[in-house]
Amino acid sequence: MDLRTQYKAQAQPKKAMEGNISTANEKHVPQQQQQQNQRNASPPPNGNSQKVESKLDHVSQALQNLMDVVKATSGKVDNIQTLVGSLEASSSSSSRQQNPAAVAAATADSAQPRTATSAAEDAAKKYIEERLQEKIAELEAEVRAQQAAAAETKKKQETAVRDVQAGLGSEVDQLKGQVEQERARADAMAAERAEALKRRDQAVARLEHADLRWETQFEESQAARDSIEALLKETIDREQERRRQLFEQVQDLKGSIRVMCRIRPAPAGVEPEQLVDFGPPERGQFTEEWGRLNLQATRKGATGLVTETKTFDFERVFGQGDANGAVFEEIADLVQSSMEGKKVCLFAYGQTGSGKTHTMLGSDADPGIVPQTIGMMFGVAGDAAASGSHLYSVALSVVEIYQDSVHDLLVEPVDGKKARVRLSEAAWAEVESADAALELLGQAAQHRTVASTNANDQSSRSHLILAFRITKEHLRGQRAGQRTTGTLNLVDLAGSERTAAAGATGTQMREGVSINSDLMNLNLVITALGNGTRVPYDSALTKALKDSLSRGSRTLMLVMVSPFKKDQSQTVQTLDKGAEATRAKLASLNRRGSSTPAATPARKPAAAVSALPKPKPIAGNSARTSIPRPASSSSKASTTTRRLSASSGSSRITR
Ligand SMILES: Nc1ncnc2c1ncn2[C@@H]1O[C@H](COP(=O)(O)OP(=O)(O)OP(=O)(O)O)[C@@H](O)[C@H]1O
Repeated sequence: MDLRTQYKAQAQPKKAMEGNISTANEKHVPQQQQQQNQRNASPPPNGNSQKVESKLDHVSQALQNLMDVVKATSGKVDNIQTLVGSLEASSSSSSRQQNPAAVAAATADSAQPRTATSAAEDAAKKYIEERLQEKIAELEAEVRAQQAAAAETKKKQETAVRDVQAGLGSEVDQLKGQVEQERARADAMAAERAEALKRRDQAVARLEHADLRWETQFEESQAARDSIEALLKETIDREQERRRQLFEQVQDLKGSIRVMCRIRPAPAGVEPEQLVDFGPPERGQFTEEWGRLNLQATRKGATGLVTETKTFDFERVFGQGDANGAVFEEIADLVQSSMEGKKVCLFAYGQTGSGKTHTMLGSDADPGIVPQTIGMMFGVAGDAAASGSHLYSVALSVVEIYQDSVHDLLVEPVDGKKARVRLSEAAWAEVESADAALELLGQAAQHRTVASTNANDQSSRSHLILAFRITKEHLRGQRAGQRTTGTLNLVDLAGSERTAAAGATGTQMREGVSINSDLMNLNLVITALGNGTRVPYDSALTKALKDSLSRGSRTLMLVMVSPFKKDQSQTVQTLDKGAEATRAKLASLNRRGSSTPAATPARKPAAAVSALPKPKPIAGNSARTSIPRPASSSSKASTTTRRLSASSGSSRITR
């Protein structure tokens, strides 16, 4: 039972008593009761302190009620006393006015003698006094009863109050205890909250500090990264320079003249007896990398036909199964050298129909050296531009040497006549992409002089010289702003031929004589370069190649070999020219102090050198991969009349 209920239970008899005792409070008490009920009806207050307050209200209300009862009781007593007073007053007046017996007695008495009157009066008086005494006794008894009842009620109420107070006291103590506990808990919580806030503030301060530190560290690490990057770039540049030097040393060791051989594959369906037996590939005599070519040569001797085995050693022999890609892999170093500022000349030499044009220009299925060179150049240039190390620019010139005349194939023929120029006047076209270069070369190659001969349907009757001028500008490091310019001449020579065997007459005969003479002069130049003697640049061809065919330049002679037995004597002559060039190479190496080519590094170069940019296949980034051949005229020069646009693709032609 809670305090409120307990109190109510104790208050019930009191209310009943109050009802009995006081009529004056009848209205007042229910009104208070109503208020009390309203308070009781209101929702219980929250929390222990409210509960205590409510109980204290109850107590004070009970006390108030008690006081009201006491007041009412004393009011009643006053009323009674007032009533007694009034009764006494009325009794004295009525004794005089209202008692007829007394009046009669008095009247009679007035007529009677004085003794009789006074006796009657005394009797009346006594009667009244007795009645009065009775009434007073009655009233006093009533007052005493009421006082006793009030005292009893008061006693009961005091007892009830004491009980309630005693009950409330323990409850209040309990509640006080709870309040204390709550307060302590609230204090603890407040302390905790304050501590938490303090910690939060500290954490925020630490975070702000950390943020600041992080920002500083970030900036520092950015700066460190930048300097590391710069250092790295510098190291890369230095390393690249070191590799370039190593690479150049390796190229120098390989010699300024290099000679390789390629055997053209026999077409399908040709009888084996029509073909030369070159035997299985063999190692050459100089290093294990060298290749040896054996040829069973038959010649007329004094006593009849003599068969002998002729052996030729080359830096590399490409067999009939090797595609143009294998050839290009071997010569990519030279292309790289030209991009590093060297002067390089690479020519395909061989009899007509031996595969020179196929090797240089190739086909869509088997792109030749020229399109692969272009692909590599622009690949390397693109990488260098992307890394910000170098900027390359490439210019292109295309001329043909036909019977000692120079024709500029970048210039459109007028009325079927090609532009005959002095070599120094040949146009140069700036090209900005592999596609633009291939497009330009494709157009120029259409103007080349070709003809159908007994040996070749599309025999080149002129020497085609594709000249690349590559300028490399250093963009950073100590050499920033410095430029180097290299040249690369890719030459598709006209085929050497025995004019009689080629069935030549007239123009073809003259062409053949001129071609053979040019090739002979070329051989002399190479021999002289190897031997260190005066170099006879006596033909238009060697004059045109002079820049890249001189001491300090690098020359690669690709000796092309026909697989046919019918070409055997020409093949032997070609191979002899190749052997001559090899001897010149050896002579030049000996003059430079290298004992033998054995001192040259193996074909698989050192790691530093092999890390140089590799040739990139052009098929992926180029719309075209080969350079179309010109349509051959029946005999004389092609009479193509297509005019070259001055700005074909992204190329610009200048003189
Ligand atoms: N490696 C090869 N693979 C496949 N076919 C080849 C190869 N070499 C040459 N040929 C083919 O042999 C023929 C003659 O080749 P090409 O025209 O290249 O000879 P050439 O030496 O340039 O002759 P010329 O000196 O008369 O111009 C062509 O039909 C060519 O496609």
